[in-house]
Amino acid sequence: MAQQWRIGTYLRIRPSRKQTTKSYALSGKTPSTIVFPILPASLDTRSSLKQREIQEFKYSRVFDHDVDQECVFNHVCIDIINSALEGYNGTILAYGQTGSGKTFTITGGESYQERGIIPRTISALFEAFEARYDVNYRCYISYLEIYNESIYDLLDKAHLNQPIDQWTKIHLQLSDDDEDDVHFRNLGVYEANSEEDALNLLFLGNVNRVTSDTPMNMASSRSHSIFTILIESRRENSDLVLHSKLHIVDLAGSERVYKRDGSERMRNEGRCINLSLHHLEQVILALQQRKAKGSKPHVPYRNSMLTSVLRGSLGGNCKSVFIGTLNPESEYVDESISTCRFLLRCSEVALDIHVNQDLDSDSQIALLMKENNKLKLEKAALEENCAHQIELNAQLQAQLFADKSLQPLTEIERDVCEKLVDRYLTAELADTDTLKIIQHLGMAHAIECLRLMKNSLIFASNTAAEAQEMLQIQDERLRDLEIRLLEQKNDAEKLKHHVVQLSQHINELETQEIPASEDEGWSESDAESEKVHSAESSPHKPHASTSIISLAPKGESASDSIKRRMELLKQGGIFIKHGRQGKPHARFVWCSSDLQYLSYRPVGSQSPMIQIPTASLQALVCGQTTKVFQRKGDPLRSEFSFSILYDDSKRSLDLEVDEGESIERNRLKCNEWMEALQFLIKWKSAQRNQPPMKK
Ligand SMILES: Nc1ncnc2c1ncn2[C@@H]1O[C@H](COP(=O)(O)OP(=O)(O)OP(=O)(O)O)[C@@H](O)[C@H]1O
Repeated sequence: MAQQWRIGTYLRIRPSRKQTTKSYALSGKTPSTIVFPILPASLDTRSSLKQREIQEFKYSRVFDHDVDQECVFNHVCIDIINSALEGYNGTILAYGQTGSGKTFTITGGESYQERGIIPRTISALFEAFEARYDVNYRCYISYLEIYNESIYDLLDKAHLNQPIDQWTKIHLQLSDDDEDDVHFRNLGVYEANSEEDALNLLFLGNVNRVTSDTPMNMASSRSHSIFTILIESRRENSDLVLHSKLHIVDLAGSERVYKRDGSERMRNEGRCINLSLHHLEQVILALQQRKAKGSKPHVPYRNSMLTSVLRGSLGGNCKSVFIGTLNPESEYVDESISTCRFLLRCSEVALDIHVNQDLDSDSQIALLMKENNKLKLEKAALEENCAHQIELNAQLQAQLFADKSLQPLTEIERDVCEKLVDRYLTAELADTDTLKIIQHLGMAHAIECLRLMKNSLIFASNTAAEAQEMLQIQDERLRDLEIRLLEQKNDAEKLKHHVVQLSQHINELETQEIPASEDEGWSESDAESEKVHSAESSPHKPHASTSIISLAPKGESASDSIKRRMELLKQGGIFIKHGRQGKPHARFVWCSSDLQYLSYRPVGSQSPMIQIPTASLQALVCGQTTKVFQRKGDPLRSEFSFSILYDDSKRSLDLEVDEGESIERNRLKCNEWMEALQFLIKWKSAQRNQPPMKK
């Protein structure tokens, strides 16, 4: 339960260094009031600063110059120490002009009797730890100083032989709303198991502390120091652990040194000290107003490092006592009055205090586990509830969509769906974007989109089936073409073989001896005699067998002449073919490339109509003399007609040249063909009469 605590204020006057008139008077048996009378003008060494009226201040107790350390300690500290042992935070702070005895009061003088508050507190605590055998105590110590607005660890042994500018700075962490929540991130905290341990730590810190010679003090503290004792206690068979912090603070003294001294470093130190003390006054003023008005005005703790560090002691959960120290000499009366005024303001600050107690760690763990189990159960219940809510939500949404889907879509809405599906299928829209849009549009649109997708799928699968079918047909065609190509290749091979054979025959013929009689074969002399004979006889008279004009170019060899004639036969030509029945028809007549067949076919057709083996050809007859010609023949065309007799002359192929009006062209063609055919017939007849060749 919280109690109120007014900051305790004490005044201590140090012994005078010189035989001067003292500036004050005390009243009461155990004095608690100090009075500053009006000083005579002769003592007014610093004129304007001197008070022009009587000043009187009342405190818990005023210790005159002859009061020893033990008395001060007993009056000021015992209650705070006992409270710390019971779990209350406490602060003992010395404030005053430089050289007024702060360090003497807090740390002590040179002799054992002059021991200050810190060593006496340590002794008292360890005595109490010993005496209270039913309570387990643990004690931890830290010691810091604030120098030029930076915090340093006085217990860091690494600092012993180093200048302060190479020391590691301590980082301070403050919470905005809790005045007691002050943490030092890298400050060393050491456990002291005995009075000796604790005194050694104090000694180490004092060695490290920054002091300088000043005109007022040969070993003036240039920093604010805070010696902190953390006490942890637990009564036997109890789950409760008490924690308390006891701060013992030695402030640097307010002064005018920096105005007098030429050293830059000291001026800077003085400026920082005075500024931080000024902010301390501002904080006390704000706290005083807070009490007076009952309101909660802003307290400017953060304006200086000193007030930031001490804010728990000034406005938090702490039993704080302040000792103001005075120089007794009249020349310092202004500083003394100033100290008294500050102390008076402090006495009006009230703090809410309470015991700091916690469960021990085992009990805390047990408690936390219990809490944890409870939270787990709550979580499971919440999850169940959440699942139920999700289900409900899903049902509601389904209902909502169902309602939406009942409304038929308009033409424009269907158009929107069509475009959306198009864009989705052409990958213009990402999956997630499409889903978002559909979600936004509602269930009716979603159904329409699904329908459109289904249609697209059916169309795509039909198209694929058709394409498959077409592929199969193409495959079959390809296979047919391959078969035909193979056949044609075989035909080509056969033809090639025949050509080779024919060429061999021709070569053989060319190398054969010329037959003696006309009936036995064909010769160049035959050709020559034919030319002469033809020239002598009438060109118009129908003539059996050889009565034609040779059209061989002059100087042409016999073999060239034969080749040319055979080529003519192979190339073929169009004739009017007369038959035993029907009208004469135009027919294409030609010899096969191996000269084995004489064929004809209708003009424009590819396949032969009739094939006559050339081995069966008997004779060639000029003009229209056969029975076939007599049936539908034209005597005027007789000159351009001829008949090929075959099958032992029982049959004939009756052809009429039809090269238009030109007599010359008709005659030329007729003669060329007759000459070629005559040679073919003679050659075939020679082959027939030849004995078979030995292989
Ligand atoms: N009550 C006292 N009895 C005997 N000597 C004292 C007393 N108070 C102070 N002194 C002596 O006065 C000198 C200055 O005192 P001290 O260093 O404690 O002053 P201070 O207020 O801490 O000064 P600063 O602010 O400069 O550190 C020291 O030599 C100290 O021993």
